[in-house]
Amino acid sequence: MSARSGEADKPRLLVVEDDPGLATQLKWAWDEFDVTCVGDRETAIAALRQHEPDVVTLDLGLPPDPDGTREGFAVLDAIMELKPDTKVIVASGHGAAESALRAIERGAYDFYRKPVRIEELALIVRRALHLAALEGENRRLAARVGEDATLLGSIVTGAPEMIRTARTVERIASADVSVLLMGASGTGKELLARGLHAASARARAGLVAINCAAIPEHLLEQELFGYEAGAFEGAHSAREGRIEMAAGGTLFLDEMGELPSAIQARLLRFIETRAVERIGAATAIPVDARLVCATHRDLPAMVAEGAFREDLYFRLAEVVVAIPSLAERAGDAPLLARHFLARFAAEMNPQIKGFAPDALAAIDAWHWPGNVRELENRVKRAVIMADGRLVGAQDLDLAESGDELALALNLKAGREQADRKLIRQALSRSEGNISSTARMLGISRPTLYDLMKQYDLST
Ligand SMILES: Nc1ncnc2c1ncn2[C@@H]1O[C@H](COP(=O)(O)OP(=O)(O)OP(=O)(O)O)[C@@H](O)[C@H]1O
Repeated sequence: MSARSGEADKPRLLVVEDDPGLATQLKWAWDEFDVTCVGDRETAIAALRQHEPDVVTLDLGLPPDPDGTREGFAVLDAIMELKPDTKVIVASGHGAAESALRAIERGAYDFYRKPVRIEELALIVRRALHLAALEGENRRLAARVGEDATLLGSIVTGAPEMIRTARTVERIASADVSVLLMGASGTGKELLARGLHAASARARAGLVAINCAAIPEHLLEQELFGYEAGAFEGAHSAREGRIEMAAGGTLFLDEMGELPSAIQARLLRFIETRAVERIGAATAIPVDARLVCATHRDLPAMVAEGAFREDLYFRLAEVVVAIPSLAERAGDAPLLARHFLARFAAEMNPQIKGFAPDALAAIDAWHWPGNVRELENRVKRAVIMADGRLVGAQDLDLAESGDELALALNLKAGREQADRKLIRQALSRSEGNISSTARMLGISRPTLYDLMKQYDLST
């Protein structure tokens, strides 16, 4: 193997440092990285274009302004413009905490104080590389899912749990069975129902949706079954119901658990006879519609309690698909957040280029009780509200008060927390496989074992 191809396997690091002595020292000390050193703005930008490093260490004081920060910030801005996913670690001189924070606001990933302690800086660089590797993996998974039109078109996911769910829905789409989608609010039940319909033989006819919880009981009955003229006061002319509208296609009944018992009986009759009786009608009209239902309630438990008809449940639930919550889908929250950010930025605020590191950390840490819908809403609001180029944790309304203080006072604990989290994520992503976890994190297997022992983590 040539020296060059050996380098190609190492993570790429760009060191922007105008002190040639220090640059050489870093290059020698960091054999584990493929290091390129440059000393001014112009060559830094050229090197960025040429090598596309994942991580850059940047001294803010560069010639011709070595005692100021002008040149350094110009390099940072250029990097954020050209390749905003680059992790930039900024070096600030004595008493320059303010410029370090400014750099973070403008998209830098982290900062360190000069004079440089090589081992300490190496730790920050390694962590930045882990994060870049995870993000790259997320992007690759997203691209693969995106290319693969068979994953129901619009489902964005990189998590094995959700990929399995989408594949199940895809497989049952062509069988003309009734499907019950069970999952918490905002997990994507309607999106899956639409994907199922689009992948089925009924795609040419329409999908007719109705939310059983959103309509009062007497109106729900009219909406579903329709009525004849004169059926009740105010029924001047006949009207077809949603069931009839779904003829040849799919009827999607959302919030099925909220269906009142009188309507449960009427719906059962429709399923058994495959014919719908409009309110006030003497005869029934044959209708061929496939039923897809969704609920966030525990329907089997409701059946056991007598709150939902058992015979109807078995008719509706020929196949039951459980949808994992967002918190159960490892790595999906940042992936979906990026997806929504790209969409909303293009639509509403094109100057937004991405998330600040604190936003990504907060997205990862949040438990998402409202699932994908909550994530979508928070990102949308943040894109509208953010006035810089990056969306921060504050914009997402996820910033914890006192966070900055905790970081400033206890950097060591913060780093350990970040390590634990990244390792746990990578482990779950690779389903506990140590070799691929180590590869994903850019560290050796023994290093991973050591870290797992140190942090008391298991597969
Ligand atoms: N995997 C996903 N990829 C992309 N967008 C998604 C995904 N899951 C959900 N969404 C989006 O999130 C929002 C909520 O999804 P959806 O309405 O399908 O959820 P739901 O489970 O039916 O919610 P509810 O129970 O509250 O009606 C929608 O705008 C949907 O497009």
